[in-house]
Amino acid sequence: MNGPQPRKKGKKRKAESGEHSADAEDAPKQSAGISNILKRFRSTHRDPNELRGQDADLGQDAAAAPSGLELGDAELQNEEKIAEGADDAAPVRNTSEDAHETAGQLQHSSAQLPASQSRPDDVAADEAEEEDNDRGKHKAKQKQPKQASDAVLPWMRLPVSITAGQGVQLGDVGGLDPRLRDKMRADGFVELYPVQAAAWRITAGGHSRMHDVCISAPTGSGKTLAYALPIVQGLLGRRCVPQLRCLVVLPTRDLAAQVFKVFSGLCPAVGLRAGLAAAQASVAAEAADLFGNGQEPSPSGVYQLSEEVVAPVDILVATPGRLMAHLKGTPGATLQHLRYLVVDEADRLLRQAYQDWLPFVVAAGGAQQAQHGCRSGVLKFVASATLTRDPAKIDRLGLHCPRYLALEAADTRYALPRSLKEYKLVCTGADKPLCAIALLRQLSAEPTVVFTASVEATRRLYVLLSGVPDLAAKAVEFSSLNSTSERSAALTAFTTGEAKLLVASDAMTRGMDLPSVAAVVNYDAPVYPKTYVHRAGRTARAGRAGRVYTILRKEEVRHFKELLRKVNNTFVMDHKLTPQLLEAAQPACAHALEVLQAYLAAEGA
Ligand SMILES: Nc1ncnc2c1ncn2[C@@H]1O[C@H](COP(=O)(O)OP(=O)(O)OP(=O)(O)O)[C@@H](O)[C@H]1O
Repeated sequence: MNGPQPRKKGKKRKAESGEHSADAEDAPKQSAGISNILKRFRSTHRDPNELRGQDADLGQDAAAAPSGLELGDAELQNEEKIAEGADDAAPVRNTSEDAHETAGQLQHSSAQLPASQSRPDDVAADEAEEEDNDRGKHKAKQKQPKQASDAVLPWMRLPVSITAGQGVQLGDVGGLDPRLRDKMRADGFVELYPVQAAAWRITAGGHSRMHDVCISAPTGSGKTLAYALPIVQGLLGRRCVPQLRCLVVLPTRDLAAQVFKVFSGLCPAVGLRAGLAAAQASVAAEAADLFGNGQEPSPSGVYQLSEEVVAPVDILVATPGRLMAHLKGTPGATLQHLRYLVVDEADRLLRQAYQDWLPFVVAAGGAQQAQHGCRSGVLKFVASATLTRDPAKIDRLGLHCPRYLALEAADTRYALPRSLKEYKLVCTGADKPLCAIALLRQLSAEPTVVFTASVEATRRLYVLLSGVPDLAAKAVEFSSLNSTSERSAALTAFTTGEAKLLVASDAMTRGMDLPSVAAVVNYDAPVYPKTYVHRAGRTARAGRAGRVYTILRKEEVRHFKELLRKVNNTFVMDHKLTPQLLEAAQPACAHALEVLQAYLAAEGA
């Protein structure tokens, strides 16, 4: 077996009293070694109840922030590094985490890494913030029920409803350039999805600047093309001089690359050029490619193009860090000609740490508005499947007469795709690896994404699966522990069908479009509703069928039900594994745990 290579640890893991002692009581009569590995394996999984306790603490006294917050910050730095390509392979090590790292000393298996010490890979801090807001609002609601709804901006209470079945055949899309229509048909598109038709209508095919557009539509509903198509159409016919006229901002490099692909599919058909600033290349190389080496057009508006010099791109897709690097340091990188701004995964981008880019970009839009009188100079698109409705956050976007596109009534937050089927699977903590193996064996013929709560848990589940003979060759790993090239190779293997199981941290949770995913498994239950929505949304995309399975330890069931209740989700059914299936998985599980034991021992050596 080409098993995963362990990471070397600098410090021994520190023994701590076991929050998972209940699991130990549940444990079947296996050998002491296997029982210990199970404890160790579970030790990286976060306990929702514990996190909830921390959130409450945070809400009361931010100054006395517990380690969960520090870790969120550390992870944020890591995420930003990944987004900007500063450090591909090495994850940020958090000192408090280091202090609690055990070094695979299984004889200290009673040592438990506190659940909150494992590092989430994407959204935890973001979701926690939103949850805190919700909780704050909930408290306010209890005190002053009538004022709570005032927290929602008036235009968000009156959404333009996107209902299923309101797609428009490409031939019936008024004002669509025939070259774009042909290109879309050649790519297999036959109609605009409802959200795309609505965005097209509101912006008059990208030509009207009367209303900025906020899109809160389910995962996989086609939000990317909902803004890409009007923008490309709107840029046609106005292009006398190549200039940066559209900026699309996304939170991570993988997502930026994905959206860039959509634009670069459309642009050549109509003679436009899209560029990517997401640390796929060095800043200097990007600068030369994207901004024409800082060359200014002649007074007649003509660039002297040579082999060495290229004109600026029309559309730039960027991550915030790389965007700011160019705006501050690249000659010719300017937003003064900006006509379109897209903030995709907006709730993620609006989070605190990203905000230095936003005032800068919004100010550019403000300058344009002054130029164009009362009309907006820059048409803004804001998109997310879980768009925040926090007025303070939305306010930062400086929207002009916005229209809110949402699936249903305004108070339905976080809608899931209609084609999604949801299941939960309850087991004891001790049985979780066994249940996961049995379930993944059931699903392994179909492309399945398996989510865990942290980068460490992702690695360990991946190692565990590498010890299951019939699953080993089918599994690949995707988290910030992997380099960009490793992540990219994992995605390729998964999309080509070479791999069937993508074991992922929450780095994969948002926006990633892998159309073939038949099922999502939450090996670790999500702590926040948004995380559940985005994870589940990796399947059932574009109207296809999909299933999400959430494995729950008994003590997690209550929190999971609470999570579902918050989003009015009453659709989760029970999934039962037959005793035969579980029995058949036992030898494989025992072997897999030994493989994990060897890995952990080597890791700590
Ligand atoms: N009009 C269309 N016809 C057919 N397929 C489409 C159409 N529009 C989009 N798709 C496909 O639907 C899938 C989902 O689209 P997209 O990634 O834009 O979803 P999304 O709403 O942004 O999802 P998420 O919230 O997860 O980011 C993509 O594979 C895309 O190619």
